[in-house]
Amino acid sequence: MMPSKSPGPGPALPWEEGSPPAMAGEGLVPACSRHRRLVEREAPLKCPAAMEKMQQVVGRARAAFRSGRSRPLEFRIQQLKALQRMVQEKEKEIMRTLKADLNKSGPNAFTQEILGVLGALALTIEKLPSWADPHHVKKDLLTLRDEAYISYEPLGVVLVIGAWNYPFALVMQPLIGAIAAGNAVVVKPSEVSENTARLVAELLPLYLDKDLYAVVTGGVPETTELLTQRFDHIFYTGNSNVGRIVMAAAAKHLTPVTLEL
Ligand SMILES: NC(=O)C1=CN([C@@H]2O[C@H](COP(=O)(O)OP(=O)(O)OC[C@H]3O[C@@H](n4cnc5c(N)ncnc54)[C@H](O)[C@@H]3O)[C@@H](O)[C@H]2O)C=CC1
Ligand SMILES: CCCCCCC(=O)O
Repeated sequence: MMPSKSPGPGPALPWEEGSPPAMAGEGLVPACSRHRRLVEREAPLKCPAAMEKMQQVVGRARAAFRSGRSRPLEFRIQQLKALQRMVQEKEKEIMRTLKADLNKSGPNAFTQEILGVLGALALTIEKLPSWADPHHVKKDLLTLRDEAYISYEPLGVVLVIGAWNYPFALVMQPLIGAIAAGNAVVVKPSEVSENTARLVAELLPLYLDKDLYAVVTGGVPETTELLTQRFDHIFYTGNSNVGRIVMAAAAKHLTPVTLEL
């Protein structure tokens, strides 16, 4: 059983951290304005420079993917280990933002958002070499004189759109899979859990290749703009009405989707 209190002096357990101060940074919405925040979600994107910046982020991710550097197995494992270090080193900050956004704390929050992600990272780092190995298949008349195998290839640039209720895990889990498969990734955390979204945007560039793995923060206007771009896969978690919007936008580019509704 997980202890509910530290057994004496020493560093506090992650879920024992007190209520955090608001995080510094531009654009932070005051904690009391949840209603205003939800109303503002529908506001149109007013700043063309912001739209252009988003196009640039996706363009940079695509150029980085085309450079080929996300493909080698060693690089993928190195990036996954960097992500593992990030979660281990920044565990307390992550727990603080979960508390600030959702009043989530204690062993449940720690298990779902931190241990679950660390478990996925450890499993992926251990198994990736065998998962990525070409998979030999039976020959038939057409391939009799060939070497017949299935080789796994990355798709390209993957968009990950997260939901507010597990704001860290729901962007990290698909990100782990996309990196493991050799893709570039654009992560769009939920704006409703704004402190966690900001933390993800601050931390990922400190640990991962900045161009290959980008973070875009924002709400409906920003996500609407992002969805006009062409991606090679979209992984969305959230409600089914928005799931339909995501699928319709993806269909314009024949982009496959994974919808966790
Ligand atoms: N199957 C699963 O593993 C999970 C499913 N869920 C589902 O997700 C629900 C929570 O999702 P929401 O309340 O939707 O989360 P949410 O309000 O955080 O929205 C999800 C994402 O969609 C974006 N979005 C919202 N409106 C949009 C629009 N009009 N166009 C484009 N993007 C838009 C948001 O910016 C956000 O990143 C849960 O109640 C559950 O049904 C949540 C977690 C896990
Ligand atoms: C990371 C844990 C995800 C639990 C998903 C629960 C849900 O469907 O809302």
